[in-house]
Amino acid sequence: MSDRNPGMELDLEWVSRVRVNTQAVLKRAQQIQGRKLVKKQWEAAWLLRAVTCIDLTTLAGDDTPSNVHRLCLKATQPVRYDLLKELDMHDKGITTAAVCVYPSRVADAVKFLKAANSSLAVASVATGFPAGQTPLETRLEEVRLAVQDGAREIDIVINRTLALSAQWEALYQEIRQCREACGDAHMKTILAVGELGPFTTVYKASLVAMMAGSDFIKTSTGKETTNATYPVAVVMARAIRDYFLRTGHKVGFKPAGGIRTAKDSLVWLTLMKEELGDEWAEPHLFRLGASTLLADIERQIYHHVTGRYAAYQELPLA
Ligand SMILES: O=C[C@H](O)COP(=O)(O)O
Repeated sequence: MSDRNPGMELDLEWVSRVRVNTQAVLKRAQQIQGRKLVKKQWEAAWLLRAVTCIDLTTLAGDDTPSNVHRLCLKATQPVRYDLLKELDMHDKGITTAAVCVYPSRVADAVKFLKAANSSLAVASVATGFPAGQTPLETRLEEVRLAVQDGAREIDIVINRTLALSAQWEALYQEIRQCREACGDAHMKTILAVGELGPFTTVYKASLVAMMAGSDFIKTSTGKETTNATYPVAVVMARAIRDYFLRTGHKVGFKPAGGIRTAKDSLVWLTLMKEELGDEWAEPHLFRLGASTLLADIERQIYHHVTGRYAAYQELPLA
């Protein structure tokens, strides 16, 4: 990841000045979706780029050490070796960006990756994910324990109650404390945009999260009714750009929830390149939070290489 965003003092004047033109945002998002994505000959390369940006995720009540083991194996070898060899990419060390699990599964993931001799990062959701409706002290302790178990990235959820009632100072202080609890672990702050209402609130929450020192801002938990959408991404990307112009600090972006197809991943990369530039289409500043996306990307790569679609048993770990 890049140099960390140290944050800044809360600037309430900046927050209160925020206005978002909804029609302009919707139009921009539509424009990006309507773009011709990448030329056929570059498609496989872009799909592999998308793979390297994935936080390969399992966040289910029935997660066990064995499915976390399987997730780790897939993350370290996300695309079948023979397919990578055909693309002359077999020796490029392609892995996903991280694996993402619940706090209780961090130790399992760390153990499996270590056994596989992999330096892949383990990310953990924390702070009462997904609702965040537990006391602050409990949320902070959860962060500390996940870090203690070896998580190098922590995906916190914000306290939506504070954002919805415009208690920006209190929200800032909570996120600041989370950042302290993270220590050296990088912090991605989940806004849960599907529960925040208007774009203006999303923009303000993005700003406050960045001022409080988030390394990434992330759209959703994947558990809300509405998760990562392109319009909301335009709003968050503009906030990232404005924060960068004002402070010189680059904050990453992570859309998550409902991202399932290879084509989706290409639209997301296009959006990042167009809104923030090439650097924001690299794993140190861009992640795709997804549990099933990789399966479709691998199928499309298989198609690119062989000219036909794989049967499910041909990509067994997908
Ligand atoms: O952060 C990641 C999301 O929880 C994954 O959501 P998904 O299962 O819809 O891909």
